[in-house]
Amino acid sequence: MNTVQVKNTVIGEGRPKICVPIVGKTKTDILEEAKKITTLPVDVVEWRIDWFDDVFATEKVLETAKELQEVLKDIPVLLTFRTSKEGGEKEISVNDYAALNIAAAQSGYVDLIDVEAFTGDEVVKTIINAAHEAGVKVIASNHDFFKTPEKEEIIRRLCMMQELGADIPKIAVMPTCKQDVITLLSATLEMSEKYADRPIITMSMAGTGVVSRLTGETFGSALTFGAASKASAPGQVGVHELKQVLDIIHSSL
Ligand SMILES: O=C1C[C@@](O)(C(=O)O)C[C@@H](O)[C@@H]1O
Repeated sequence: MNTVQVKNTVIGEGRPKICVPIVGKTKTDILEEAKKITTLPVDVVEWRIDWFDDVFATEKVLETAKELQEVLKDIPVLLTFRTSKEGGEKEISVNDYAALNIAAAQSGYVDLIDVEAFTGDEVVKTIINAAHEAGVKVIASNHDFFKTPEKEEIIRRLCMMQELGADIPKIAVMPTCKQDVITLLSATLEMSEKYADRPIITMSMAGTGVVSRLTGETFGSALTFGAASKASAPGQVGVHELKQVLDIIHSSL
């Protein structure tokens, strides 16, 4: 199994890495939040730029990314524009989405970018290639906020992301019943043991799915999202509690 290293964080070995989202709307809020995060046990910070008021002014995004990097220092930054069709805050045209992600990757201020896998194969490949040329890793993602697809379908999507060249395939799904959580965990285990040659990230959202955010080391998910002040998706638990549980599971294995 290949690992993915960003700064000093190695994703895909040992305890699942903790990623905390920043969902501030202004530069001041975002940097305040980042300062708080530096005091927490966090491995990666996700900047959800779809929350940022100035997200359509690329120079403002880059300027804020630069200051974010100055505050976070050794903590790697994942830049994510989550589009409204995948549960995010804003809509964006495919061309603007590609240009913004590529500009961020080439800026040197971020370590990872999130690329929504269903943006279109060609554009996804273009963004991934540009990011790789700039030395930036790519998490391909897919979200279903309403249901949990069949196990085979979850695996098919993760395999597709791997084939598109993503460094880390990711899927977040909503359970409509407890069995759906087992479906997600079972897909995670099968994908990580049989098909993946790189780390994957999976989660079942909301309260019923919380267990999936804790058991990544057992079933094969390499990173988990935890909340500092404001969660970016339903079911994220506080980072301190999250780390305790991840450490208990890690030391038992
Ligand atoms: O893709 C994900 C996962 C997520 O949706 C979650 O369920 O924790 C949270 C998002 O901020 C992130 O981009």
